[in-house]
Amino acid sequence: MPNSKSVVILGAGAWGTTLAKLAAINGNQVHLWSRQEPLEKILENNNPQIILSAISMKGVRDVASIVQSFPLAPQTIFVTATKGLEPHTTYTPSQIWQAAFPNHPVVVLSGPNLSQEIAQDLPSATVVASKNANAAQSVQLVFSSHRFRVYTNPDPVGVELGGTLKNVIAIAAGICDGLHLGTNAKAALVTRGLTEMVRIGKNLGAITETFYGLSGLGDLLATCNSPLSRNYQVGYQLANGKMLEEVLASLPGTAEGVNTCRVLMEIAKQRSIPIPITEQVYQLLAGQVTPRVALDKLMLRNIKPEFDDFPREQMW
Ligand SMILES: NC(=O)C1=CN([C@@H]2O[C@H](COP(=O)(O)OP(=O)(O)OC[C@H]3O[C@@H](n4cnc5c(N)ncnc54)[C@H](O)[C@@H]3O)[C@@H](O)[C@H]2O)C=CC1
Ligand SMILES: O=C(CO)COP(=O)(O)O
Repeated sequence: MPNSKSVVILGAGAWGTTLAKLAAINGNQVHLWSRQEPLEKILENNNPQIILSAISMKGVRDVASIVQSFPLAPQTIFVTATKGLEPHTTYTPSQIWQAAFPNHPVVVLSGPNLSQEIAQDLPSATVVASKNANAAQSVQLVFSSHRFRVYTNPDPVGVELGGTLKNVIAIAAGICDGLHLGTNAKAALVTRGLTEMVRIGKNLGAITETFYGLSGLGDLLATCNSPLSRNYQVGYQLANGKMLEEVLASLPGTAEGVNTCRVLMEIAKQRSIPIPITEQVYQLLAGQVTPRVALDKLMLRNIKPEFDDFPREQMW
């Protein structure tokens, strides 16, 4: 194929394996790395034009520093598909990759992408976001197919935070369904969850509109409504009386929302951002409240206007 690229995918978990298949069906030369193999052979023998990381958050910094020890062509594009935040530094995965490779373009890939559905060849859409438009377009071509529609976006922070923050709301949605609180409650939770995501995102430099797109609202709807979501499963099973350790041990893969929730609480405290839903999820994960008490605490907060910053001319 004339536009065929050499693509190295780091992380042979559920998402890395699925993304490798998507790139391969377009005729790209794809090399999937799992941590059981030496990385050296794959990076040195294949001269990658694109390196995509689908490593879970806890491994991103270590893997980025291993990759740093190999010579790469200056135009090699890094793509990050991880949805998490680093404890203590509060860095996003793309910030870690960009700091490790300051002269390389970094692209964020995120959207409503439950990997099991994509692996079954069901249709899906995603977003590739970067400050470097050419890099985003190259990645768009690598993954676009009749089953996977890829949009570009110039707001990598917003796209990355959408995919990351919705995981916490998905835990709350699982709790809501596990307690059988009904459709009204779920709609209220997801909508107020989106408000919370926008509030944090704006504070961290994201563009508000991005949260109303595929990587924000889109991913929120997918993850809050599907038992395939590991984050949703965490909430659902906690609501059914299981212990967190027990739930995490039985999950197929990583539920990033558990750690993300802790990091978000640090960010919210430092920056005085009100995030009541995240706070209740945090207390529940820490064993400080039961699901029913968390619900009451949310419902009985001080009553207030719906929007923080309604346009002045529209106010009473
Ligand atoms: N599965 C899905 O539907 C989707 C997952 N994601 C995100 O992609 C990331 C990975 O998710 P999954 O593939 O589902 O998880 P997974 O648990 O199936 O795979 C995680 C991968 O990371 C690797 N890894 C973890 N720590 C490592 C370390 N210290 N060094 C080297 N490798 C390490 C594991 O070996 C494994 O290959 C997560 O951040 C997740 O939120 C994003 C979109 C969809
Ligand atoms: O991010 C995802 C779908 O877009 C996957 O969700 P989970 O990590 O909750 O399974």
